[in-house]
Amino acid sequence: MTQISREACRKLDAADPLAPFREEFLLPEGIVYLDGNSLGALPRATPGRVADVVEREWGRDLIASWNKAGWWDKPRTLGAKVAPLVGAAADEVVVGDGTSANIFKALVAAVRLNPGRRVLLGEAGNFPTDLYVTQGAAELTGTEERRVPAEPAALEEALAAGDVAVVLLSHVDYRTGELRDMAALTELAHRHGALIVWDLCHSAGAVPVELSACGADFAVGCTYKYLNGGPGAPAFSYVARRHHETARQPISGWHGHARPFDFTGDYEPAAGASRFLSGSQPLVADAALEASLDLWNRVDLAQVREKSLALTELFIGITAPGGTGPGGLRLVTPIEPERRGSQVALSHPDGYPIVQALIARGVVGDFRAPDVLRFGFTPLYLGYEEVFDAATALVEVVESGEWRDPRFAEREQVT
Ligand SMILES: Cc1ncc(COP(=O)(O)O)c(C=O)c1O
Ligand SMILES: Nc1c(O)cccc1C(=O)C[C@H](N)C(=O)O
Repeated sequence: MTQISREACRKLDAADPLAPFREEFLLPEGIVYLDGNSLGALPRATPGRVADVVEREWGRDLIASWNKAGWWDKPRTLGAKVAPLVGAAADEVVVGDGTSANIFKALVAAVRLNPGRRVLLGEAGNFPTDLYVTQGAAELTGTEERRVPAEPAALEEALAAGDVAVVLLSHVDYRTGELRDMAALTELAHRHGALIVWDLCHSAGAVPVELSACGADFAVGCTYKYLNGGPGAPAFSYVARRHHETARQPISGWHGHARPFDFTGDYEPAAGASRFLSGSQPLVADAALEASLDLWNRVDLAQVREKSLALTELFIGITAPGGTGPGGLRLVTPIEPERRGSQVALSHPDGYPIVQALIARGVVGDFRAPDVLRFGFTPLYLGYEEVFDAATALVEVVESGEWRDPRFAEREQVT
């Protein structure tokens, strides 16, 4: 991994085709924000859009907005805007509810589509909500939860038993930033008769995603990280078209009904991905998400990937060239670009105070127990020169020992 100079970074910024997007975000002065993999930055258009929904659509037009402002169809219109970002057709994605709830729906739907098989296979080390929701889904469906490392050999061994109904995997690992081969792992699951659910929380807006081309069955993702939808923004569900007539999710509410305004007594699922909806959605939060998706729909994802790899490479080249860095920093994220999401994870036994000392210098990353320093790279609002400066600051913090100041050891509830 080669190191480049600050001067070379400045030239890269000047030639960067994504640089104009920076102006479309509101970021405080004087910080380098490397936490967009946890909470994405605020698009400049969002406050105005939210104010319009509150003041005009709600305040003035009141209930007429369900039709006039397209509120009723918002899960589908937003789904159609997410679809091109994840390689899906417009009618295969709906936006609604949260990631955890949607994972639950997808898992139960998959179990029901694969009767006779009694194992929900997950990955050891996945984000805890995926693990907890899988446990809940297994309890409820009378199936069994099993976990293995997300490696092809371990997955294949577990799948070969022939009893796996569904596999749940994260496309990009939240802690290590490892990018998984969606096409190969989907094919592996299918070859063994299992369905697959992909968690796209750390890949939607971070890397190009090709759900349809890979043959995925279901996918779920949040929109508040790389997609800049805002804190707690609604999540999305992808339902492959071949499951549109048969998938049955467990939270059979009226927004997922075939004819909700018939107000009949029995549930009949809607056609298509709409059957994954349940109840009313947060329209104010939807407005914030729509503002960011309108921005994202103007973005070339190939350019995002190219710049993301260049930024992560630049950061690794300064902090842990060859896999190790100053003062015991070690690279956790795969060094091979094709196995890397848009994040760099480094480990250090004193990771927590190091991250705090770095934040005090204006470089915002985060820490994940037990020893991982995480840095997310968001090509729409980060430049090469500031990433160079952030990486240099990390090296200085580690080498100077300034993180040993006792105030950096004080733990916050949310980190
Ligand atoms: C892989 C993954 N899945 C799910 C979630 C979150 O689920 P929810 O949006 O329901 O809080 C996160 C992050 O919070 C995550 O990193
Ligand atoms: N969703 C979060 C929240 O509600 C509170 C605090 C953090 C989050 C996160 O998104 C964490 C994130 N998924 C992670 O990868 O660690």
